[in-house]
Amino acid sequence: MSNDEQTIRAAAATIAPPDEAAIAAAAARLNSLTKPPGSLGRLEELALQLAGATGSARPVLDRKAVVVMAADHGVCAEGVSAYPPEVTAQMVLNFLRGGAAVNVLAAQAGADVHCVDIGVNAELSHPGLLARKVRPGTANMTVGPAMSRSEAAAAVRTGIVLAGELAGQGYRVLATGEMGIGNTTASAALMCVLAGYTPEQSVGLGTGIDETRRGHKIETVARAIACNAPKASDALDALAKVGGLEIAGLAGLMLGAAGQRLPVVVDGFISTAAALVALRLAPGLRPYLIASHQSGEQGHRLLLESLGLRPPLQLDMRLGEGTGAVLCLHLLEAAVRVLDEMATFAEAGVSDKDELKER
Ligand SMILES: Cc1cc2ncn([C@H]3O[C@H](COP(=O)(O)O)[C@@H](O)[C@H]3O)c2cc1C
Ligand SMILES: O=C(O)c1cccnc1
Repeated sequence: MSNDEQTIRAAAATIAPPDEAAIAAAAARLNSLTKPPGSLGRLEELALQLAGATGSARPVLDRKAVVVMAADHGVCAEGVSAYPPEVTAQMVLNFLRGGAAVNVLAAQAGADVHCVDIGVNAELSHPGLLARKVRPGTANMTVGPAMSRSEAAAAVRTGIVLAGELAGQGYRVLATGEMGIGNTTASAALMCVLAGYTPEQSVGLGTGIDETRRGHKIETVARAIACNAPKASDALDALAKVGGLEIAGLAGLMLGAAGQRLPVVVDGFISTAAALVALRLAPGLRPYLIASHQSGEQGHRLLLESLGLRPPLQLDMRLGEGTGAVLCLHLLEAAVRVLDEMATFAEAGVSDKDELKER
């Protein structure tokens, strides 16, 4: 086994189970606050999950970041996207200048944007760019593997290392984002191989292709799988053969973050495909993953369901970049503020329901 694969195994092994004492303390506090028990619904569930992940009954999420991993896809040669592959690099520059949707929404949520070149097929240079290129884009997966197993492992490791760096910089929660023209095709292929869905169920319109082109995209995914025979029982094999570098990097980021007790907010279809890979590499990751929104990409609903993830938002968004994940940060902030700032029945002099029973 390569060094990178060993790093992945070690990262998976360091993920601690959720802190049950912190969850119990947070639950006791939630039940002492001036509201009927459970009446804040999913906000209370989020508060408990954050307590378990962070190991604190009063989690603090003062520093937030969204990590946008960017990479290109050789499968674009098959005509699977409505946009040309050059858009990947062009959008990276847009992220770095602050002009993309994720920049605007992240700023509103108080989150920093970190843009990573993990596999863009262009030479990029910018002081704000995290230059971590593993290779300049994948190969066309309909004629051979997208990348080698060692490249896939290196990309996962890149994400693990980055999570460690961000934890060291004091971030308390990470959101996932991506940019890569063609990456809904790779995500659909991973969904077929690892979650057992058909190309028809997994393939959507991505950036906005029409139904005829969707038929071609379905057939492209089927050909890629037939050509490479990826192993359903080996997530790294599937990732290498039909995945993508940004998907690999995000899977690693999730493992690395969980190892540092940082909760990770998962964005749309592509990020959820990365979560699928990451969960296969490390099932113990689950308590650290927070689904954000159900995207308009058609496979997303089934993929979320198969992973048992229930995102709180459904806004008919289908952009990626981390846009849904950063919107969800507002809800996480709301959950921790409820825990921290609401008055208890005793503090506010409000009668609790048990007191009523006693009368
Ligand atoms: C201008 C522009 C900005 C984007 N930001 C995210 N995506 C999204 O679209 C791509 C996936 O769709 P497909 O598989 O159909 O290519 C990814 O880059 C994703 O992040 C964008 C796409 C475009 C065109
Ligand atoms: O769900 C997503 O994140 C998505 C959907 C379509 C295109 N890009 C991203």
